[in-house]
Amino acid sequence: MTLLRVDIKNAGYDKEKNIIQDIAFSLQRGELVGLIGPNGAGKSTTIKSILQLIENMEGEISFYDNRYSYIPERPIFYDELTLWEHLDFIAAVEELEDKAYKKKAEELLRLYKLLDFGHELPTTYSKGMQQKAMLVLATITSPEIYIIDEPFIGLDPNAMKSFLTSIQEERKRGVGILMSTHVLDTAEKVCDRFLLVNNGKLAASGTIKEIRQQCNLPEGSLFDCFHFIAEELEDE
Ligand SMILES: Nc1ncnc2c1ncn2[C@@H]1O[C@H](COP(=O)(O)OP(=O)(O)OP(=O)(O)O)[C@@H](O)[C@H]1O
Repeated sequence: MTLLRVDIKNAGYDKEKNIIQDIAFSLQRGELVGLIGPNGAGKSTTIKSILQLIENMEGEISFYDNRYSYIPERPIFYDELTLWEHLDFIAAVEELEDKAYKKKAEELLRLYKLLDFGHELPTTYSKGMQQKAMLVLATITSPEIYIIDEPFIGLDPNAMKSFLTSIQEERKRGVGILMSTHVLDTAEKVCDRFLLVNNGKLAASGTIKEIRQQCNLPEGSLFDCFHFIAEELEDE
């Protein structure tokens, strides 16, 4: 079952200048799709277009379930709320059942080793702790779709493992995840499909096998394919 369908004709920050063109794909139930590409390729712009945060966008975005969580590249918190107060706030807005939500919140805080810091202000956390706190806040509502902009940078190996465990659990629930990342070896291991963006366009897409075929690199890793695509376009 399709959870999200994206058909972006073009989008940009300025009416006169398109940053991305012709990016079309869908996200199925239980699927983890990796959005890959060099710095400035247009990954965040694609995500912002999906979230309708870009004014100059031509195309169509269809969410088949409106319960989605967006995890931005840079964590954002309310200055004066502790992590538990953030959680309480979300629970109130989403009308989550009190006992079940508190149990789930405790499990997540334990998973991400934040239980001892729950009554502190996330704005005073380290970068990795802030990222983990964002993951807790995104997961607490049990969304059907996650849109995650670069989750790995800043996470220590334990936190990385916790994150991967958590998303595997969520996938069993049928959740669909679109995740942009530069950590290609991990992406290659965990993602079902990939979207390789370069120069604002979809340069290749599909399973690693399909991407290898498109790049004519039958034994290539995702890293090799990424370089092939980035260099090929540079030579044009
Ligand atoms: N708010 C903005 N206003 C104007 N141009 C922007 C804005 N944000 C991004 N851009 C431009 O859009 C292009 C694509 O940027 P984008 O942030 O989508 O890349 P990215 O693939 O996410 O890169 P990175 O891997 O570095 O995060 C870049 O040329 C960038 O300068």
